[in-house]
Amino acid sequence: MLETLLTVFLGIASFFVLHRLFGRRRREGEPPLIKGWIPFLGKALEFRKDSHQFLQQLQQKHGDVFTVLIAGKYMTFLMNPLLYPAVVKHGRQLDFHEFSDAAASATFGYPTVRSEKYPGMSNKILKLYLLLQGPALNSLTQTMMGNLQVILRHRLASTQVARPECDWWEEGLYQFCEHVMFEATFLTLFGRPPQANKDPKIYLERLRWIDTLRENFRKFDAMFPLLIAGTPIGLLRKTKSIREKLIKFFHPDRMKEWTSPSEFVQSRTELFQQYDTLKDMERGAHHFAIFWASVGNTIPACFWCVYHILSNPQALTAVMKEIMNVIGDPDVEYIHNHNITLTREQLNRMIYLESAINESLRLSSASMNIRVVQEDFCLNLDTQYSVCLRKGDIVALHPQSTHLDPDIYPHAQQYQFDRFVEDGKEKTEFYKGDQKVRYYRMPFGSGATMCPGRFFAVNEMKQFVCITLLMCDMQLIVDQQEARLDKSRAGLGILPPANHITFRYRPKRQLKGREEGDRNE
Ligand code: HEM
Repeated sequence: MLETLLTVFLGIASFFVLHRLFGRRRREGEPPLIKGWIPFLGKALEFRKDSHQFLQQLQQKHGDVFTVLIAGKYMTFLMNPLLYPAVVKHGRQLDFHEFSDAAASATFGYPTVRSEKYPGMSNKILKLYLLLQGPALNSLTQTMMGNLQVILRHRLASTQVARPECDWWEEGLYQFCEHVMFEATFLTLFGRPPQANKDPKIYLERLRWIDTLRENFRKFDAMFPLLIAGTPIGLLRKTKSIREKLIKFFHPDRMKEWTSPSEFVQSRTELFQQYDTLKDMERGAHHFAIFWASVGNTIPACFWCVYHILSNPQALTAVMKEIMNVIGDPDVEYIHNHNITLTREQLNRMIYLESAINESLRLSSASMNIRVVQEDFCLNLDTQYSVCLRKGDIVALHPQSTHLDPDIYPHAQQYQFDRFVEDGKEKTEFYKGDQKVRYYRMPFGSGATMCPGRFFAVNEMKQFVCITLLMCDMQLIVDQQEARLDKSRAGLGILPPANHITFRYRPKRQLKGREEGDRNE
C-alpha cells in the first residue's frame, strides 16, 4: 500500500517538476495564465463543488478572459457574453468536433469518426441530424405523443392495481420523470423491440427489458463525468462490462428486430452499414451514444420544469390555462379514454409553457461550450481587445455565468415562469448595461454546433408537461427541502437534483380551476 502511494506521489511530483521546467511561458497578447500546482489541485476540487462560483471569483480577480491549466490543457475562459459573437464567428479556427469526437469515442467505445478509415462519415452524420428537425419533427412529435400516453396510462393503471387502498400515490419526482421519459424517448427514436410488443396487459413482462436498460444506463451515466474527463474505462470497476451490455443492446442484429424506428435512427443504421471498416459492436456503440444524448439532459430538464411549475401556483395556473386553450377544453372522461393529439403547431403556440421550460433550463444548465484552437491566431474580441491563442489550446464559454448574471436577468436566482414572454410574444431582447446580448440563453450551445436535438427536446418537454398535467393531479409534498442542484456534474449539461423530491399524484379527477385549490387540500 505504502509502496503504491509512494509511486503515485513520485509520478505526480515528477510530472509537476517537468511541467514547471518545460511548461510554456506566457507570450505577448495571451490572457492572464492562472497556474501554480498545489493551488491547482485545490482549485480542481473547488471547480467540481461549484463551477459558477469558482469561475466568478477568477473573473473578479483576472477580468473577463483568463487561462487556466486544467488536466494538462490550457483552457481560456470567456466570461462575458458580449464577447461570444467573436468565438461563434471563428468556427473554423475554434472547432467543436475535434474535442467532441475524441471525447465521445473514448466515452462510448467507438473509433474516432474523423479517421481516414471512415471517409466522409463525419459529414454524413452531421447531415442526418436534420432528421431531428424541420418536417421530420412532425412525425417524431406524433409518435412521442402516442408513446407518452400509453406509458402514462399503463403506469396509472398498474399503480391503481398495486395500491388500490391509496387515494394519492407518493413517488420520487425525478424517478417518475426518468421512467416516463426514458421509455418514451427510446420507443420514439428506436422503435419497439419484440419484448415491447407483448400483450399490454402483461405489463410487468413489458417492463423488464426497459428496467434493465435503464438500470445499466444509470450506472454508466454515474461514471460519465469521469469518462468524459478522460479516465480510462478499465480503472472504473464494472463500468466497462456495463458499457458492453449497453452496446450489445444496440447491436445491429438486435436492432433489425425492432419495429418502426424513427427515420433518424433508420438512416443512421443504413449509414453505418455502408462502412465495412466499422464493426457491429462499434455500430452499437454509436447507437448507444445517440441514445445517451437524447435522454441524458432531457430527463433532468423535465424534472426541473415540472418541479418549478408545481412549486409556483401562478405558473401552474397559467400553463394549465394555456394547455386548455390550445386543446379546446376536453372533459376528464375524454382525457382518460382517448388519444390526445397535439400537433407541432399547437405546441408552438404554448408560449407560457415554452417560457417556463426555458426558465428552468436557464437555472439548471451548466454546460460548457468547448472549442479547440486549430492554429496560432489572435482572436479579436471587440474593437479594442484581442487575445492570442495557440494551436491545441481550448477556448471555453461558460453559459451558466450568463444565465445567472443579475445585469441580464434581474433576480437571477429566482424562477419567473414568464421571464421569456413580453406583450404576448416570446421575449428575445436582453441587455447587459446598455448593450444588447445576442447569446443570452445557451442551454443548447451556440452557433453552428448548437445541439441538433434542441427542437425535439423542447417539444418532448412540452408534451411531457401537457400529458402529465392533463392526466394526473400532481402536488409536491409539503415540508420537504427545496430541490438543490447537484453541482458535481458541472460542465456537462443539465444538472440533476442533489436531493430527493417527493410528489403525490393520482388520475385526474376534474380539469378546470382545481390546480390552485388542490395545493392546499
Ligand atoms: C434538454 C435537453 C438537451 C440539452 C440541454 C442539450 C444540450 C446540448 C449541448 C450543450 C450540446 C453541445 C453544443 C455545443 O457545444 O455547441 C449538445 C450537443 C448534441 N446534442 Fe443535445 N441537448 C439536449 C437534448 C438532445 C436530444 C434530445 C438529442 C437527440 C435526439 C441531442 C443530440 C445532440 C447531439 C447529437 C449533439 C452533438 C452534435 C454535434 O456533434 O455536432 N440532444 N446538446
